[in-house]
Amino acid sequence: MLQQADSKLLAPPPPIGVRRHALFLDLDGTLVDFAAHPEQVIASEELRLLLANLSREMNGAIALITGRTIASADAVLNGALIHVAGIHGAERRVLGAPSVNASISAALEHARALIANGALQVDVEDKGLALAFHYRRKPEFADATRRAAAEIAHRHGLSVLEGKMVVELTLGQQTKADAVRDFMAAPPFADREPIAVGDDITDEDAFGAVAALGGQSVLVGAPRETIARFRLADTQSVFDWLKSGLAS
Ligand SMILES: O=P(O)(O)OC[C@H]1O[C@H](O[C@H]2O[C@H](CO)[C@@H](O)[C@H](O)[C@H]2O)[C@H](O)[C@@H](O)[C@@H]1O
Repeated sequence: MLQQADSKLLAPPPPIGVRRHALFLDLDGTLVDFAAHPEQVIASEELRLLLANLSREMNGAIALITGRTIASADAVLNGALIHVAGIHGAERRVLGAPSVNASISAALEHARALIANGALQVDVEDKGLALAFHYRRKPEFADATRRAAAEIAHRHGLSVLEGKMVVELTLGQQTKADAVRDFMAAPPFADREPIAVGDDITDEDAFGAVAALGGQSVLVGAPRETIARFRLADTQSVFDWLKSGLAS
């Protein structure tokens, strides 16, 4: 069992070794700042170039592991990274995972009925293999959203995942840890030391997986309970750390 560290005391991570490390990066809250709606987020050209250049220097050993779909992540980064796992580990570009699921479709219909009668007031993101109920534009509906999500999940045999101003319904089968392990089993990741970087609770799964493989983790954002060994304050600090890796 991993010890939880006090993230107030966590130091910034050591420099990236382009020939030694493999990087597993989260997207929202780690590489890009939050916006009112997921589709409003677009990475800067500077960030896209940095990721593409760093990936080249690292022989491709950078993967994005995001809660978004791969298509949504590609739109944000304009395809700057080839290796992407989507929907918190449920979607892989290489595995050609199915993009729809009957339980999720039924849950979507259920959610639409609740929205139509005013019982649910959220922006719904349909990811095919998961649903996200975003209440960032109406934070006063946080508790009502949690209750509705629990009801829908129970009815359709789904799992509930809490994120930042979002409650997600998932199949509960794969996590970011599975994505890390799968990437690390093959080139160009295998034989490198993994570093996972993320801000959200679902990133703790990736942190646990890299720890088990002898790697390190970096919490992004305000101090909170975490198993990460290192911390960076915000997306700008992540950008600066990645950029210094490129210069190494
Ligand atoms: O694992 P991540 O890459 O961090 O993805 C987590 C979720 O990110 C997105 O939602 C979050 O960002 C939105 C855009 O800034 C914001 O409006 C929302 O409140 C955040 O929760 C994405 O839409 C979700 O699908 C991801 O699961």
